[in-house]
Amino acid sequence: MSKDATYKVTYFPGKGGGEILRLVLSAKGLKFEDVRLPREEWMKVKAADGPGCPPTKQLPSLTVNENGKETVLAQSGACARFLAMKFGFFGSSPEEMVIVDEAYETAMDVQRELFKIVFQQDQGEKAKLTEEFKTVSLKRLEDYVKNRSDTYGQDGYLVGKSTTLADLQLYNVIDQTIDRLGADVFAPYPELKKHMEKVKSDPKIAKWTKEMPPPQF
Ligand SMILES: N[C@@H](CCC(=O)N[C@@H](CS)C(=O)NCC(=O)O)C(=O)O
Repeated sequence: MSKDATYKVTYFPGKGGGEILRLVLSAKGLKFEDVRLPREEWMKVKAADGPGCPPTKQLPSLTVNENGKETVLAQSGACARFLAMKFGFFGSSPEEMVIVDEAYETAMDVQRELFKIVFQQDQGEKAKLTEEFKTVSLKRLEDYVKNRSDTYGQDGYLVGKSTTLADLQLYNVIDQTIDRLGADVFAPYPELKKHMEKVKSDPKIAKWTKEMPPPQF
């Protein structure tokens, strides 16, 4: 990695799918360009399909400038893994890496379920999905975190003895759940609460949570 690589995260003015990239860069302590496009501006970028437009024509995107070359990457998972590999947040053996990746996907499943609730217009269906989410999805996540941190983690980390993408993505989904459903939903889940506190206690993450622009949705 060249010393002068620079990074730009482009997303909408909320956490959503862009936040994991902001978290990984913040956990490394890197300054990055944090572009938050209002939807109308994004529609213009997409219609123009110019050099800065991601190849999938969806956000988030990660723009990397390294050795004089600019690359625009898409797909939040691919971008998050790329940054995690570069910065040493992806485990130190294939056996650790697969658990980091497993945790990432497990957290993503919960995030998708959360956003099904958020976008559900039918109030009856929304209440039903919320109940299932609180009793089934979060319970599954609680059991998962206990299993993996007991087996693979040390000192409160999910895998190994330092921060990985697994910790950051679990934190991200818990944090976004609190934003949408409130902190009380975690009352029955001590492992998730403990994990959240562990990640938040990292000074670089604490700095980011303090300095980030307030999400607009
Ligand atoms: N699998 C993609 C999904 C990307 C995606 O669905 N992006 C949505 C916002 S979360 C988007 O760009 N919507 C606006 C559009 O399609 O124009 C990822 O994880 O990055």
